[in-house]
Amino acid sequence: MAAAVKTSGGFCNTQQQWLHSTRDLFLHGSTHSNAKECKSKKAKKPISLRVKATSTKVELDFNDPSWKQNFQEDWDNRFNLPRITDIYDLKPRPTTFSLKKQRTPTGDEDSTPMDMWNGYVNNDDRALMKVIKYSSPTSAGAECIDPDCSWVEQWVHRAGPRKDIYYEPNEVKAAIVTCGGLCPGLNDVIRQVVFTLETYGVKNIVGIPFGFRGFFEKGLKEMPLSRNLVENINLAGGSFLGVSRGGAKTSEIVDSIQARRIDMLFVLGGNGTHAGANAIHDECRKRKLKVSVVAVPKTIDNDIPLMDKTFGFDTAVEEAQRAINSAYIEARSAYHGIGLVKLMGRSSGFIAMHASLSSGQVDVCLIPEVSFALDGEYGVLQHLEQLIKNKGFCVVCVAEAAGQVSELIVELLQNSGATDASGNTILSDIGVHMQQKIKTHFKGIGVHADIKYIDPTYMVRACRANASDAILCTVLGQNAVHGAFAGFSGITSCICNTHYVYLPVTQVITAPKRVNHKGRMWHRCLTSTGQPDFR
Ligand SMILES: Nc1ncnc2c1ncn2[C@@H]1O[C@H](COP(=O)(O)OP(=O)(O)O)[C@@H](O)[C@H]1O
Ligand SMILES: O=P(O)(O)OC[C@H]1O[C@](O)(COP(=O)(O)O)[C@@H](O)[C@@H]1O
Ligand SMILES: [Mg+2]
Repeated sequence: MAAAVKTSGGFCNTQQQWLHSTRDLFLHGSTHSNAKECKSKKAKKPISLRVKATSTKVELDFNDPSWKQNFQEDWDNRFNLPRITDIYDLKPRPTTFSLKKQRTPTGDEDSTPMDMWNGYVNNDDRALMKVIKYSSPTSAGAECIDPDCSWVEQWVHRAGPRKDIYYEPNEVKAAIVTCGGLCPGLNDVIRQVVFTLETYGVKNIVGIPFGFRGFFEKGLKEMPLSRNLVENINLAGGSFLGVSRGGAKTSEIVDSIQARRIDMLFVLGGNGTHAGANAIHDECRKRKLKVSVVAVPKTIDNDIPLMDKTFGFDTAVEEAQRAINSAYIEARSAYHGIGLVKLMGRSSGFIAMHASLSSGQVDVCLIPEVSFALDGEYGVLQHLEQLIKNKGFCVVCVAEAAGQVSELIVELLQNSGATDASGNTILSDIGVHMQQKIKTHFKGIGVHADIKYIDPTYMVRACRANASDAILCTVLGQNAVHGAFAGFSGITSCICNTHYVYLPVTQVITAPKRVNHKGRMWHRCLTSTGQPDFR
């Protein structure tokens, strides 16, 4: 199904600006508008936009007094969590996940257990996705739905244990699979999923080896998992189960799920994996299988929309900072030293931006969301020349996709069009390209420059989760199990606006999240680096 948006209100944004904003609303659940850019009052043609992953069709006419109600109804429909009871008439049973096991502070056996600490989560408990009321579209970072930037509530469902469950724990077979590239924290999530399943009373827990491939590739056997086995896996990076790209044949995967009699599938992965999880959920529904498919969003790229962050991102930024620090030390210690660091991010510059911000040692940060020229009067090379002249050294941090992926920017580097096993575009090496360009430039102007290029790519994602990611993984892993027992399927366990929630997978696979080049964070980064516009 699709969402169509019609705008006919009396707003002054240029059509293009508003079009972009309206698309953002449905791709990312938010809009970005800036009335300063308003140049014309003419362009008010209705805009009809179709976006695949939405579940309802809504037309918004801002002149209609009930537009807000229509918006909210559509929002609620889209964020309603799919459940196995949508296709089955099932009776719940009281949960086996007890909240009464804490001892009293005195250890006194006769006193009341402290179960008043935390009750179960009610299915109608919700958290607000957005909490700022912008008074005008010109407010810094304003995200508006209508021209007046009205307050509209955008609720999502709280995650956590429910009082009633839809599975008999001792009959459940649960499987865990980790897909895509590595990411710090995969083992922490596997471990917590196993612990929590056992707490419910599940005895049959297996790991599917090497991603979706493990479902059908001959010779790959499922691995029985238990608390004892996974107790210490969080002490190392990587995935205890192994990962892989490609090989997603939904019908074969579901055949395998059926043959193995799996009731719950926990899928850890990024945007590709979520698309896969959604396809598996749909196929299970089509076949009327009582299977809960619950995803947990992993990726160092932090490119999954709607959530505060994905697990592994914080750790990746921390590791990336170390590479930047080394580049800084090398550059600072060399005569006319230029430190160049390339950081991952398939289609977005979050790691590069955050590592630049957190290190405080970067003079130039380049990300795919912002166009730049290397050559010319306002180009990066000219700026590096000035930095060498004025301060004697400099540090450049470039995201791997910079100059390559955004439809908004001038193409800097051509890629071959080749794709990896999952269908992701294989990027050209912007780091090596820049290293060559810098060398040639300084040679051309007869100025000595000592370039130290660092590519910490796999070191950034192969490490063990840091403290904040370890906590995030713990909560997301536990909530994934609570979601499955509560009978949800086709959901992802994540954090939105600091609250732990479940989102329908359909809502997070629309498009990769990108750095908002007009947003406050990017401007903070520019303030920190002191770099100009390179155009
Ligand atoms: N659109 C899709 N539909 C179904 N499965 C997909 C889709 N995109 C990717 N996958 C599968 O998901 C897995 C992981 O995808 P990939 O893009 O490599 O990593 P990530 O999930 O980290 O983004 C792969 O096995 C891939 O085949
Ligand atoms: O070399 P690989 O394993 O294909 O991975 C490269 C890609 O993996 C990432 O680290 C993470 O991507 P995913 O989250 O899609 O796995 C990207 O930053 C990078 O482009
Ligand atoms: Mg991905």
